[in-house]
Amino acid sequence: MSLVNGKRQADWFADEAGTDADGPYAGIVFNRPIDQIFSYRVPARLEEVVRPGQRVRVPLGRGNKPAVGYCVRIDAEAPSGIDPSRVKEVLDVLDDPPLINAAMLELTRWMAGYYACSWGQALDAVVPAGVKNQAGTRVGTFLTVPDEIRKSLETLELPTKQAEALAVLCRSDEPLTIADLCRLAKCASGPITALRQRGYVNTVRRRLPKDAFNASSSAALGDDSDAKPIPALTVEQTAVMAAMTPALEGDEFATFLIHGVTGSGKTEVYLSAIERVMARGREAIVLVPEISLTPQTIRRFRRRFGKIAVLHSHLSDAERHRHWRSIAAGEVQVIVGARSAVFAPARRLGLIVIDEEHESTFKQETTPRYHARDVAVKRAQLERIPILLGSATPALETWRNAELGRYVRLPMMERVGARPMPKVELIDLSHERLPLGGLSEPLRQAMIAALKDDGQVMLLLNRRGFHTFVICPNPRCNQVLKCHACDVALTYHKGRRLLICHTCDAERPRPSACPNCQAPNLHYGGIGTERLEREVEMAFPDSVSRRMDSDTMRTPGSHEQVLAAFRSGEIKILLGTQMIAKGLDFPNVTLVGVVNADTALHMPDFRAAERTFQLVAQVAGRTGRGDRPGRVLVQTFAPDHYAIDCASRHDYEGFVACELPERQRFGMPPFGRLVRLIGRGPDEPQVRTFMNELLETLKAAALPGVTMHGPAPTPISKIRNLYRYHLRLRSESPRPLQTLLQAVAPSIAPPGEVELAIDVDPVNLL
Ligand SMILES: Nc1ncnc2c1ncn2[C@@H]1O[C@H](COP(=O)(O)OP(=O)(O)OP(=O)(O)O)[C@@H](O)[C@H]1O
Ligand SMILES: [Zn+2]
Repeated sequence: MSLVNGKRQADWFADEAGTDADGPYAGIVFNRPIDQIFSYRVPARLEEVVRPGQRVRVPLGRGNKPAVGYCVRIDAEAPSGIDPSRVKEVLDVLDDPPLINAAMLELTRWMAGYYACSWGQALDAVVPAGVKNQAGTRVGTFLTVPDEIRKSLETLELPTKQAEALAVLCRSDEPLTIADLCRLAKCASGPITALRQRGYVNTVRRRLPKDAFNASSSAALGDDSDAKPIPALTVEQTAVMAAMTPALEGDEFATFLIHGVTGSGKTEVYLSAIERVMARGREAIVLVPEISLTPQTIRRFRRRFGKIAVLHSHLSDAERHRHWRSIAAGEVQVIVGARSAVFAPARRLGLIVIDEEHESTFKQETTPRYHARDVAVKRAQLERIPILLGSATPALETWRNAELGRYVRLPMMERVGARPMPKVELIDLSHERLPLGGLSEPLRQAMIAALKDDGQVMLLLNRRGFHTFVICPNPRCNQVLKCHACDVALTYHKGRRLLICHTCDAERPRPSACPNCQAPNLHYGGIGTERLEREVEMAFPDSVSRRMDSDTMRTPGSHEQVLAAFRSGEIKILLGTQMIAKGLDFPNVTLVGVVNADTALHMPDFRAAERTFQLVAQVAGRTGRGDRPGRVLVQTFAPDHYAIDCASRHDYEGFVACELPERQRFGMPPFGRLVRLIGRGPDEPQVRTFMNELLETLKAAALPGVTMHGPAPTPISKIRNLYRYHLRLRSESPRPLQTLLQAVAPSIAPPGEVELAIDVDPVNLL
């Protein structure tokens, strides 16, 4: 993560006298937390080459250390305030053609302003590492003939070998390497060296794909031949398409919220909308949460469109680079990917689709801390194209934007084929005896019935591990075992016989006694997916069950394998974390069990109720998608909580009616905007002092309408041995917060090893 740190701007950018020749100037920004554009002179040899959107190498700082920056503009004259005699020169251009087009330059500039980072930091997030380091390519040296030599070729007097070699080079349509030219002109390298020394031949270094680079592309993109007929759209789908048609067929920015219940056929609408823009020769970007980049989703897109680019997090650098190139070259029209696919370098973008727009994984948790949905809406606006946000449970921010008329809400209230929504029953755990292995008697009975009826079962438990905490039995101690490096309770993983911190992944053997008071017989409590799995295996030994969580899905392809076995009916019971809750479409699932609906409910986060509602509603939506009705059992200690009660009745608007007044009362989003400033460092008093000083700085610059809370330790007060404090800023609209941050940012200088992160529109509040 790049952060604002103590280094002064002057240390990075101290200038030294340069030459005083005039010429174009390149505005350069750096991937550093400094919000400034620096001017460099473009030397004559690069005048034709340097363009905005390229990475360039320039001397930086007192030592003139070469550094990579992004060219964001070209000025014919020295910008005002610049002393031309002190300006340094651009050394080198790294990308030709430019990596970033004009629209992306503008988008990243907006991101820098909105998310309080530097333009260079925003640009750096747009370009994948594989593109930056040109993975999968190699550099070669090629020979060229300067134009004036080419023109006067007839009049040059040269030794025969040199003359022949020069003539061959001039006739060639392609750039030639020295080896190529030796072969074609049947000469040794001597004459070529002589030509270079005379200045009749120049060399350029160019980058070309390695052989594998081209060959693999069509295979990896592949297409699926088991085509299914395209279904005729339902009445609701048709109505939604009709409402979007003017935007899809004109060049018009519009944001549509497709608010469709689970199984209402939203994906089918995306496919139709994409077809429309493809028919006009335009491209579409589809963002899905990483978790939904399932083979099933990909297959569906591939089946319809053949060649698509799939940008998921397991791509190698070379693959990512190859995709980037083929997208930039206009070779693929449909790009499906997780968060960062919002930056795909499509040339004639016609549409952006965001599936499950409410998902928190669209928020990036490192600088720049952008929200892909909001960036996508901005991109659509800049490129004047429509954007579709789809969800059964829209984020309240999105709902509010629709209410205010910024987004067009297009409801889809019916499931395809008039299938009923599944019936949801709540099991009150405060009445039922809390079952040790996680399955209450009613849930067990329902599973028996579903399996007997040849249906399949999904069980959701959003906690991994075997026991979720270990506690000292001594009443005078009673300590929960925590990670050494984090303020987090350790989870017991029985299969690996280890206590694991789910925050920093530290592992340690289970102690035989309390590390604090040496009391023996530590108590293990709480149920995770590993324990649930054992319970299910014992209760249903004749039905194949499988666990899907990040522990069991470590190897590439394991996800795909399990889902294929579930689809084929070989696996009868699929249990897991939220990994199984979303986007899956298995018609034979007749029972969904939510083992503990309350896992997110009591988090110190104003979105706790919203998350709970979304998770229960989404997982309930995985059943009843075929010919048989679905049934959902939800185990909870809080059956009367509106989040759980509304989810059980599939009542989104009922939930909104309960939740919005709460948010309004406290000025929380969607009624106010938040910025979270997180300070962290190894020395707690130092972090605290810095945050207190930061508060004073903010107060001194205070703007009307901005309220400040804290500083206070964050709910997780230590992570990886860094103590964390946060300050929260709130206002009605984003503008005063941006103005305030811009005003104070230059003077923020955290001491020593303290770092400050600025999180605009935070999603994670822990
Ligand atoms: N017009 C249609 N005719 C027939 N079947 C359809 C039609 N539209 C969608 N379906 C099928 O209905 C099922 C549900 O549709 P889809 O997956 O598009 O819904 P969704 O709203 O995206 O679902 P969710 O949000 O729950 O993931 C799929 O199996 C899909 O193939
Ligand atoms: Zn830890």
